[in-house]
Amino acid sequence: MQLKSVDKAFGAVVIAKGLDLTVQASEGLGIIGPNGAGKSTLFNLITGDQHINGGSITFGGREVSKDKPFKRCRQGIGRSYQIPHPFGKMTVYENILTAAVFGSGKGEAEASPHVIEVLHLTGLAKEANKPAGHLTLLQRKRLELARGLATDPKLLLLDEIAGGLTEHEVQSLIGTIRDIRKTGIALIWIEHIVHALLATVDRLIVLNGGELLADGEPEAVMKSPQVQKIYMGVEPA
Ligand SMILES: Nc1ncnc2c1ncn2[C@@H]1O[C@H](COP(=O)(O)OP(=O)(O)OP(=O)(O)O)[C@@H](O)[C@H]1O
Repeated sequence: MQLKSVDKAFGAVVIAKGLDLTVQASEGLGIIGPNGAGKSTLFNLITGDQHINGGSITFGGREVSKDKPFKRCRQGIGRSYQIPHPFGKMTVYENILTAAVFGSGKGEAEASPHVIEVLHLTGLAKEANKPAGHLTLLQRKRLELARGLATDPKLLLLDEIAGGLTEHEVQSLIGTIRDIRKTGIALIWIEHIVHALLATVDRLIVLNGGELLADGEPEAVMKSPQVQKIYMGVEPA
């Protein structure tokens, strides 16, 4: 996936200014940045939920900038949302099946083996027949992961999926996300819980004011004085 010279602004609020970003197949990329930096909007631009003002987005070597969200999804861009909205009265299985059918265009019978795989990969097998509205927060986060995976993505975008969890639950989710990475899916994960990213991704970027403030090996990025100052409010000694 490649963003080339991407521009996006809402009036005076600059989300991206000539932004270049490439994510390789199977790569794990973390994104941090202050509240309102435009991280979720960046996901919306990649998925087509919102449009870029300039530049281009390519995926699998093909420009997708003008493609509708369902088309990008079927090409292999899957996502989770910051605020999960599962179908509360439908079971976990039915929620995942719905995403699988939408994402692949397959019929229910054909999609169901993949749904079973996803249930196991996301640790939801025992909850398969529970209504989604009865899940714990961690299980809802797992369902959000599962709905993204059900669309059979080559690239999965996770938007603050660990937010609101206890430390013990975050560790459990990290284990699952590491397992997902082992399947070869590329990952972009926006997260304020930095240690979860450090345990999971190969590369970290810091987005601020529409530009990349830092881009590199996660530990090194977190130690850079510029990042400590702008992101964590720490003045250099
Ligand atoms: N549709 C929209 N119209 C106008 N302004 C918007 C729209 N969507 C987002 N914004 C503004 O763009 C800025 C970036 O929002 P965004 O949600 O992408 O930030 P974020 O980095 O994901 O923040 P957080 O870390 O708090 O989730 C914010 O100032 C927000 O109010």
